[in-house]
Amino acid sequence: MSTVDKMLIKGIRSFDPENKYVITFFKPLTLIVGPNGAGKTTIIECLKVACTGELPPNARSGHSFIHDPKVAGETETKGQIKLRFKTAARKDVVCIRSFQLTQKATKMEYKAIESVLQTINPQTGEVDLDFVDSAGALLLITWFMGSNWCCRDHLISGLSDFVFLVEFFENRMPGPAGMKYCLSLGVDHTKEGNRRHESFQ
Ligand SMILES: Nc1ncnc2c1ncn2[C@@H]1O[C@H](COP(=O)(O)OP(=O)(O)OP(=O)(O)O)[C@@H](O)[C@H]1O
Repeated sequence: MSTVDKMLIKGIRSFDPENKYVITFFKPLTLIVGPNGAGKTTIIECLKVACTGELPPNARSGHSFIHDPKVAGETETKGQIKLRFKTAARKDVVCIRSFQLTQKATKMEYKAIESVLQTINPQTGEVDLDFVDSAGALLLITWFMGSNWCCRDHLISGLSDFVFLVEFFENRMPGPAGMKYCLSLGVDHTKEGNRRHESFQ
């Protein structure tokens, strides 16, 4: 099976274009938790965009997917998603998708400016695209204030995933060890607020 290793996001939705936010996925499962507005849905959207090239349905043709230049105090924002994954044949591949949103005189202009796949070892030139199910055991969890767990968005659909998730928590959760499955998000994606500045490669 293919696996997702890391994803870099910058300049997408609330993720600051000046900073690189790198998410490292855990095995066998990554849970993404955080308060409303922290960016959980954006992470899932970025996974989907990186994998398929399709923008989310609410992206207003890309205009609302890229970080709003007005929020950044600029006339142009560049957004980028880089996804590093291992193919079923255990080849490391990086998918890079870059975008641009520019404030013109009367309207915003959205452009997808780059969409490439790179192998980590360019000598082989081999790219395995057996990638569709690479989300594997990634589930998005929204932890609502009342501390109810709610499986609201996730890439691998179906009730069985949710049942699995409940079992997972019942049997294995808490204790500090449980945290290795858990990626916790804050709401502040600025340089100061971003505690996950890791190198991507
Ligand atoms: N184009 C944009 N530019 C800047 N910020 C944006 C843009 N689009 C959305 N946002 C901000 O991104 C945040 C939403 O992020 P997201 O939906 O990923 O969070 P979430 O953790 O899934 O929240 P919830 O639990 O409420 O679903 C909101 O604060 C919203 O204002």
